[in-house]
Amino acid sequence: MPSPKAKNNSGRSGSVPGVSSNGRYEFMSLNRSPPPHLLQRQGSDPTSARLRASESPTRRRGSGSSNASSSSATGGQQLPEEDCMRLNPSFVGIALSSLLAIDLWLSKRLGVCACEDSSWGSIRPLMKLVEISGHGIPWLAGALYCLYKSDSAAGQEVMLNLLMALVMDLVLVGVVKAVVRRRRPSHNRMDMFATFSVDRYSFPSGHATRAAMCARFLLAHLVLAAPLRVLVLLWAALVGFSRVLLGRHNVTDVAFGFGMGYCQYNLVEMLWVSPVGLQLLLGQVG
Ligand SMILES: CC(C)=CCC/C(C)=C/CC/C(C)=C/CC/C(C)=C/COP(=O)(O)O
Repeated sequence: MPSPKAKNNSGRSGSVPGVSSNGRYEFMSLNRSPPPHLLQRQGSDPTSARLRASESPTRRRGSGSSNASSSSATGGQQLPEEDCMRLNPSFVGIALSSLLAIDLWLSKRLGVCACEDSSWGSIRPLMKLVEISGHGIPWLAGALYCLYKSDSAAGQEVMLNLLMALVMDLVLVGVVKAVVRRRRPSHNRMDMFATFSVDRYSFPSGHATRAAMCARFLLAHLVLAAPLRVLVLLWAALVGFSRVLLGRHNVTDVAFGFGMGYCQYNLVEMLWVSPVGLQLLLGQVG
């Protein structure tokens, strides 16, 4: 049975019951360090370990501090406000780690073409063709070729801007990959052709940024019939999806890549180089 003194304290300072080594209930204040035998018991309990891990540093620090300051903090009107401030970061942390856990789980489940003996390993060669269709080299080579072959000023303008957009995409993706440094999924086989050193990182998917940006570019600057426009969108979606199926990326890498590529096209429009602008630029350089 708890002592009457402990019962009174529990009403005021948030005491919690624990079971002592002799099997009797004991109460300990949330603001005081628990006795060593209870500490040991908490350490072995996964739920309490998780709860302690999600505590804010201020609360953890507070739990070891002297009782006078702790009890004054809990005594007044400040407590609810303080608790809200301490709970919010933990809530964001828990939400983020849950999203990450779902991402890893879903990506692993969807990585059905990660190798030949995976459940959908037979379509891996097809997925690798889709991969090549979104690779930087064919796009850069294609844009250069069209620029060279184009005999109208308008065509040259479009191809020049596409070329600059592709280079900008490579640079931006490289910078984000180098900053974030998220490893590729463990089930990925690193057998991609022509990669930079930053391509050992997976966030964001360079194929997804390129697919989203190029799809917007093509839809805005090429006069295409409706079925072809749908095909462009389907191609972009397939490039992104194939990254997860091949085990190259997690779902969030591709989702962020699509968003980033979409925004990159806005940047391309803002920085659009016209023939007059180009002549001015070349005049300044020359
Ligand atoms: C062929 C021409 C005109 C120029 C070549 C210039 C050159 C060296 C370009 C490099 C292109 C390149 C290696 C792009 C990397 C593409 C890639 C593998 C990205 C990774 O994509 P992810 O989806 O796995 O992140």
